[in-house]
Amino acid sequence: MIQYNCLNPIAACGLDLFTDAYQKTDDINEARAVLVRSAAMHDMELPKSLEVIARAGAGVNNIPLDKCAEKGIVVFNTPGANANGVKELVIAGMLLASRDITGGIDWVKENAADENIAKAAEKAKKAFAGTEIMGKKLGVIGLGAIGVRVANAACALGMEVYGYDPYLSVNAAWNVDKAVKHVITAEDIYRECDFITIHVPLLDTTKKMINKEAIDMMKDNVVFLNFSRDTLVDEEAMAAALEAGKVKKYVVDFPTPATAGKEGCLVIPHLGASTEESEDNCAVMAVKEIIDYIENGNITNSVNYPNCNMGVCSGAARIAILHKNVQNMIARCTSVLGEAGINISDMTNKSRGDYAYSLFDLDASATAEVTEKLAALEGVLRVRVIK
Ligand SMILES: NC(=O)C1=CN([C@@H]2O[C@H](COP(=O)(O)OP(=O)(O)OC[C@H]3O[C@@H](n4cnc5c(N)ncnc54)[C@H](O)[C@@H]3O)[C@@H](O)[C@H]2O)C=CC1
Ligand SMILES: O=C(O)C(=O)COP(=O)(O)O
Repeated sequence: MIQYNCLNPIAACGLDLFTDAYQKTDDINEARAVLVRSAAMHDMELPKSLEVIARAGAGVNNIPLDKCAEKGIVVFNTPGANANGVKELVIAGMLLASRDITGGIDWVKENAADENIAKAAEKAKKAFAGTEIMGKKLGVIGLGAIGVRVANAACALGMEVYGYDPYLSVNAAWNVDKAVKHVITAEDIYRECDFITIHVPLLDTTKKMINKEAIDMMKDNVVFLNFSRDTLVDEEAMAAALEAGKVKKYVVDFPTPATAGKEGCLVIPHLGASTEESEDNCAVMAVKEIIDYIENGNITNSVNYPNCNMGVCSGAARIAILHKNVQNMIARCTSVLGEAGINISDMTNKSRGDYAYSLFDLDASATAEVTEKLAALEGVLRVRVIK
């Protein structure tokens, strides 16, 4: 039985893809695979049995990627699988920041017992009036799966959209609406836009990128939307800007003591990806990634190891070797196989940063003695017998 553990609830339509060869366990210490959403994994002990972690979602800042790579644990995410869910909430966020919809709804609740509520509403409504988003300038920082969708939807709503992404992928360039103005510095966004939305991963290089200096460059009365991660924004600087009336609204999907209940903050309890569709898409993609990795050794959408695909093994045997990206690794591995008299019928080697991955299809099964020799080679982090 291949045991898997879920650190967060994962949609059933994904888990249903596991065959009878797989079994859910509540004990991570016996799991070969882990499925996770936002559970914090940095301080967790990772058992020796663990070979693969799939993040049913996009952000992987809750997972210790390097520690996993070092232990020969491949980490996957599910690119784009929840992007539409987030896009729709960002559009809602812009509307909520432009018109006092929640204030108006609260007023109706407070006055529910009033028999003359219809008449009273016509008098009260001027307190909740707002502005429209059509014709306003929206700046999108980060044109990945979510940013491109937000930019395109905003164009369709009649906004003038500016996009900034120094690492824009070819795929995003193909997909983004041609009406989006391509800007080459974030400053152009800060200086020009009425609404700014950020869709970048949380990395050491992006942490607190929205600081006092950035906010000072923004137009007065700007609306800032953050559906990516709380710590991308210096919350102290944002609070000061809200108090000074520089920022009109800060719409954020991550409650913290600094923003929850604060005047000018519209705080949502991390609901961006909490739709049936996004949860299903993420679960299905995550489970398929795990199955292909466990059963075939193929890697698709990893965030700490290179992608690698040799299809289904049609030969006698397949082994996977996770190793450091250093010279002479392949030669040392192939000489162990050669000395054991095992012919290699096919092989692939891929690298990513400090780590590399090799798949070998063999004409005969590797014995325990051979796999132990491979595992003992300096720089080898894990050896898996796939078939
Ligand atoms: N609120 C929620 O429930 C959700 C939040 N997220 C957050 O949104 C983030 C983005 O998600 P996706 O669009 O799916 O990821 P993605 O990987 O498709 O896009 C990220 C984009 O940011 C760009 N980028 C990286 N550094 C940048 C920088 N310094 N300046 C400008 N652009 C930069 C990349 O080139 C890439 O195009 C995730 O990392 C996650 O933190 C994602 C899904 C749900
Ligand atoms: O995919 C992401 O990065 C998200 O932030 C979604 O998180 P969740 O799966 O809703 O805990």
